[in-house]
Amino acid sequence: MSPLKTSFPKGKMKIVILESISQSAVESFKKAGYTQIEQYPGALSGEELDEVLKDAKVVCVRSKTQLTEEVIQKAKKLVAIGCFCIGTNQVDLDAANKAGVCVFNAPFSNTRSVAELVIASAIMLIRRIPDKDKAAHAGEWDKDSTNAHEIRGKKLGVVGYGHIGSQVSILAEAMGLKVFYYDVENKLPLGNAEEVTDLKTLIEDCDLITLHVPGTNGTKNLFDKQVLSWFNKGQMLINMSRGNVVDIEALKTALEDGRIGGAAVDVFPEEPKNKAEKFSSPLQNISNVILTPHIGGSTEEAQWNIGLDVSAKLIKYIESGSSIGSHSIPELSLPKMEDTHRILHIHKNVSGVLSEINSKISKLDVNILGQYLSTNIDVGYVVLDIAKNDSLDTLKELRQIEHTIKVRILY
Ligand SMILES: NC(=O)C1=CN([C@@H]2O[C@H](COP(=O)(O)OP(=O)(O)OC[C@H]3O[C@@H](n4cnc5c(N)ncnc54)[C@H](O)[C@@H]3O)[C@@H](O)[C@H]2O)C=CC1
Ligand SMILES: O=C(O)C(=O)COP(=O)(O)O
Repeated sequence: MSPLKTSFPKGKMKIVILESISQSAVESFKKAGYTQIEQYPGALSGEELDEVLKDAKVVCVRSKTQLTEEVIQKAKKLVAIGCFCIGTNQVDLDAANKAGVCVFNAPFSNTRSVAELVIASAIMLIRRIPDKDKAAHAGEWDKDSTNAHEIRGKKLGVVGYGHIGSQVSILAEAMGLKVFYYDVENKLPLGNAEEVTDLKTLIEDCDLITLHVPGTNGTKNLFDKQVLSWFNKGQMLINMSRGNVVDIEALKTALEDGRIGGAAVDVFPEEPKNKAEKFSSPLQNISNVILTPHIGGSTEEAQWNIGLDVSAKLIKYIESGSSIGSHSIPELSLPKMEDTHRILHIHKNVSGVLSEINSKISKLDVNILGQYLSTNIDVGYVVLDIAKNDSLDTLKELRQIEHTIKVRILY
């Protein structure tokens, strides 16, 4: 029998970094010994993306690169995907799971940045700063206080009271706003915030509504024509969640009718892939509208921390198999055992695979010192620690097992 193969050399592991991810990630990979790093400033798509991912083990993206089922299936060598942001809606998580590709994100490194921009936008809108700013740039001196208000004492409605929504809630209370929130889950109200179980009531009763739901099938067009019709007294809308959460044409109409008194929009159904592409939106040139180029989480602090967080998760997964924080394959955390070889086996979650793995190992007379299994509906993830110095062509043997998706020997 041939000697046990050990891990894939780090220097040969291609890591693709798209969308100008922070150098903190690049530095972390390099420090850990990964030298084959390919960096691209914007998002890629189509054949260009397929080509770059053909031999990549890891791909790092932000919110723009669409990692569809087709893209994932073509990237045969892919072991892990890092979403260097909060949202994971740009990745087909089901396809990644079925392909045995682990997907990580940074669940809270840019939370504060978004929350601060929401508060800033709320003040700008309620003081009608976009119009005053435009006028001043055009040489007009408009000191009129009509329709300009303090945010103190106003009612803020938060839709989606998760990490960002609740952070906004805390900052808003500090500014004297009264906070109400609507969420599909039962959430702990922070400070003096109050839950409102009916979205219509929240919209009708509040002065400002801010959206912090994830981009899912359930939130697509959540703010459609009907929901936007509940704005009828010039309430303001802030959307820093995902572009397709709001029907943008219906929002344009409501803004032009004056039913919505202003909007701050950071995310759009169609966003440019990079700096060179032109941005256009039906919301351009409407009064009291702030448009920002998806920069809610774009601060140096947030990007640096995201780079550290996600690269650390990816390195840990590659080197130890720990999938804690995974949005695709099952989560497992493993203590390292001395004098062992570690094997990862990802397979379809059908009965008999684990016993088949164990039977192969036992036939080869190898002592199993540790075994961990975690499953989700489609996929099983097994980590095996076997005694060092045993000699076998384990990888080949385990790959032959029916329903195997991926096998890796770490060390
Ligand atoms: N503009 C930007 O640059 C950024 C945008 N985001 C977006 O913000 C989203 C939210 O981020 P987090 O607060 O960290 O997520 P989170 O997962 O902590 O919170 C989302 C909340 O929305 C709730 N929710 C889900 N569906 C809902 C529905 N139909 N109605 C009401 N509530 C619903 C969930 O129960 C949860 O409490 C991200 O998924 C991302 O899309 C995040 C960071 C930066
Ligand atoms: O964190 C998120 O979900 C965001 O939307 C931020 O996306 P970005 O990294 O700026 O492309």
